[in-house]
Formats: sequence, C-alpha cells, structure tokens
Amino acid sequence: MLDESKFDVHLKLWALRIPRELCKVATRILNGYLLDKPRVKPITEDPTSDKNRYMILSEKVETPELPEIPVEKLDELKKLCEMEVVPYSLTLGYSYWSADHILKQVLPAGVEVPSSFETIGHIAHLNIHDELLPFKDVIAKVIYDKNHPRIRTIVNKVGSISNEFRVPKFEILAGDSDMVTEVKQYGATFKLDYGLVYWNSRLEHEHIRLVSQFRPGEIICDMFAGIGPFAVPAAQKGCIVYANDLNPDSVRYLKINAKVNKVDDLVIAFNMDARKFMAQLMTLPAAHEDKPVVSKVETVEDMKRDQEQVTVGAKYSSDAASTASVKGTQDYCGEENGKDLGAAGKGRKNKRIKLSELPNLNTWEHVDHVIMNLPASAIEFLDAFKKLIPRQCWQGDLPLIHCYCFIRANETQEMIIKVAESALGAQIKDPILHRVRDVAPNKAMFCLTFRLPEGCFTDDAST
Ligand SMILES: C[S@@+](CC[C@H](N)C(=O)[O-])C[C@H]1O[C@@H](n2cnc3c(N)ncnc32)[C@H](O)[C@@H]1O
Repeated sequence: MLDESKFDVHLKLWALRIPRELCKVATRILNGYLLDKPRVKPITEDPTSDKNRYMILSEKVETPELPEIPVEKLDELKKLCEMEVVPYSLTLGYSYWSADHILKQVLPAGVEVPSSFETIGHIAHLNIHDELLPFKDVIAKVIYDKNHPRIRTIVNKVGSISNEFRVPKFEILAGDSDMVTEVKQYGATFKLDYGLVYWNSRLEHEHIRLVSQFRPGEIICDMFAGIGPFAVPAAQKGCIVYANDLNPDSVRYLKINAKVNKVDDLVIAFNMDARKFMAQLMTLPAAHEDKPVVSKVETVEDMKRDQEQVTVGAKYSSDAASTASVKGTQDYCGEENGKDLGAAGKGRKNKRIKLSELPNLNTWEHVDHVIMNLPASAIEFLDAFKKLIPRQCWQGDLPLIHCYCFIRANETQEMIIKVAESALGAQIKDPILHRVRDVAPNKAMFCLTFRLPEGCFTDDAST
C-alpha cells in the first residue's frame, strides 16, 4: 500500500553541546541560528550526559567552524562555557509531514490535493473528484493517520444527492463504520446518524444568524427542520417551536436533540409533508369556527393579571389560563405524536422565561416566524400559504417567512421574488435577500425574508 519510509528526509546538522542550565541564555544569544521546524524542538538531550543539552543549529550552519554565526555571538557563548560542536542527524519521517505534503508527493502533479474536509463529530467527509478516485484509499489513509484519534471515520460522497431527504450516499474509506456522531454548535449538542439524516456544518453561522432575530416567547414554525439546528437554539432562547420534517430519522434525532438540550417542552416535533404541516397548524378547531376576533390588548391585560396570581416557575395553571379569553383550548385540532397541535408550551416550568413572555396563542391565531430551509425547492412550497391564514382568529402581524433558495449566475434576485410571488398568489412587500454562502462557482444560497402578504388570509371559516 503506502511505503511510509519513502517520505523520510535525513538531515545532517550541527549541534552545540552546552551545560543544561545555560540553555535559556544560549537560546537568546543564538536567536535566528537554531533549527526552526514545526513540531521539532531545537533543544534536545545529550545521549552521553544528563548534565548537558544539545542545541541543534539551523540548516544554514554547514560546518563545525560555524562561520555563519557572527563572531560576537560565539564570543559571548564562549565566555559562558566551554562549548563543543557535534554532528547531529535528524530524520523527518511520515509522522512528521502534513497530509498536504504527503499527498502532493503521492498524487499526480498538478491535481488539487484534497487534504481539507468537512468534519462532523468523529467523521471526515471528503468529496473526491473523479480524476482522484483511483487514489481514494491512499487519500483516506493519509487523512486518517494525520487526524486520528479526533477523526475515526473517513467517508466519501458518492454521486449527487437525489433523494428528497437530502441525504448523500457515502462510502466508508477508512476507520470504523460508525456514522452516529455528535456535533456542537454555539453551545447546543446535536446527535445524528450522518448516513440517515441531512446535516451541513457549514450552515452553523446561518442557523445562529436567523435565530438571533427571534425573541423569547415567539412562535416559530420550522417546515423542514432536519435534526433541529434552528429549532433547538430557538427553543433555548425561549421560543416555542413547531418543527417538522418528512424524514422519520430526522424527526427521531430532532426529538433526541430537544431532550439532550433540555428544551423538549418547547419543541413540538412532526413528521409529515411540509404543506400538510402548515395546513394543520392553521386549521381551526370546530369550536372556534364562529368565534369573534378577540383583541390582543385584552389578552395582554389578562396575562399581566395572571402573572401576579401565578408564581413564576409554578405550573402554568389551568385556572390562570381560563381567565384569558383567547388562551388555547386543550381540545384543539388533532393530535400528532401524542401532543396537542397548536397549543405548545403551556405547561412549561422554566424559571428563566417570564410568564408574560410565553405565547398564549394557538398557531392558527399567531405565528411569528416560519423557517423554510430546503433551498432546492422551498420557494415552490410557498404555495402552502395561499389563502391559508384564518383571518377571523388571527392576532397581530402575519409571520415573517425565511425561505432559503439557490440563485444561479444567470438568475436575478427579481426573478426569484417573482417566482415566490407566483407561488404565494400575492405580492411581496420589502423582501430582503441575504446571501448565505456560495455553493458552487455559479450558484449561491440565499435567504429570502418577507412578511406574509395580506393576500394569504382566507375568510373561509372552516380553514
Ligand atoms: C436542507 S435540509 C435542512 C434541514 C435543517 N433545517 C438544517 O438546516 O440542517 C431539508 C430538510 O427538509 C426535509 N424535507 C424534504 N422534503 C420535505 C417535505 N416535503 N416536507 C417536509 N420536509 C421535507 C428533508 O428531510 C431535510 O431534512
């Protein structure tokens, strides 16, 4: 396979043998003339006596007369002690050289060396180009050797992603085949099976950028939640998050991650198509069909009164809840995964969140933000909002939509907004397009943020 001795480089150097206690001052004097190689110490043991040390001189010192070192420096040293110049052999082997250095020697000249990779917990994810596939095993071995034990598994993406769960197909090139791993993002821990669910560590900054716009107590709907990189930090902030994904494995890990991060009472997980998810969240319960609209002011006043009655940290009592006329009813609309759809967070005991900050509304009454991170097709999913919002019960502003998309070099931002408007069946006011990252030379990922237009209201009471 790989002959590691091929990378040995033998250096013939000179060293000064000096008393151990003078090393510090000698180092100062010899500044610029000692061996300067990463990870190699220029001071080493004298094999013949523990009282001395070898000070290894740089490669530019070629003879034992040391003509390359200024005479004043040598005189200063001679005043300190009797020093001896000795030959010193050093071998820089396979373990010394970086992956990049070794691969440059192994791979054909002129190819781009794949020594960098995405790290997902203990897994290194490579995308080896076709021309380098014949070298994939040696590439994996070098990357494994150079990064073990931090990296225990090396995988290569095979083909392009075609499945709807956006999970690449991987081949394991080196190390063990364990694809279950753990990553940390801004203080949250995420468990995942990298072979079964979507995960992209490069989105860490974007996850936090978006969540930083949310405020405690806001209601968030994440239509394509994956294993929870938006949902979990949003819940950690005190938001109530309705998080959905079509991939049952993603939802399994989403629930694990909500629990691991101690926000399982604020994250309500669903496993269904995103359009169906939004439709269900906006469906009124039968009892509310003829209900008059109740003003938000009345609710806030009620909540303030409740707050005086309920000790912070005590269970959000049903007595208190019943005093506010718009508080969600427990009999509302269908159950999913054993939890009430549209009435989350009502039993939360988290002392860090003030009662007044807890949303007191069902999803068909108010949602603050909707996240749509499926860039390949999220814009098409905007049709889910066509005449969706039940006007008769809605309170406050319509939600802000954060819809991810790709824009290619031959497309303009105006074209993307037109596509979004056509899917919504309504005009978008003041859209913001934030560039997230370049994903290919001619393709970038963007986040289109806009407030859902009034045209998305429905007056149909049965919605
Ligand atoms: C690009 S990933 C984003 C996941 C997560 N938000 C993140 O940032 O890591 C898109 C997710 O959408 C899910 N998905 C694809 N089609 C869907 C659909 N029709 N309804 C709901 N989820 C879907 C996939 O399973 C995948 O987890």
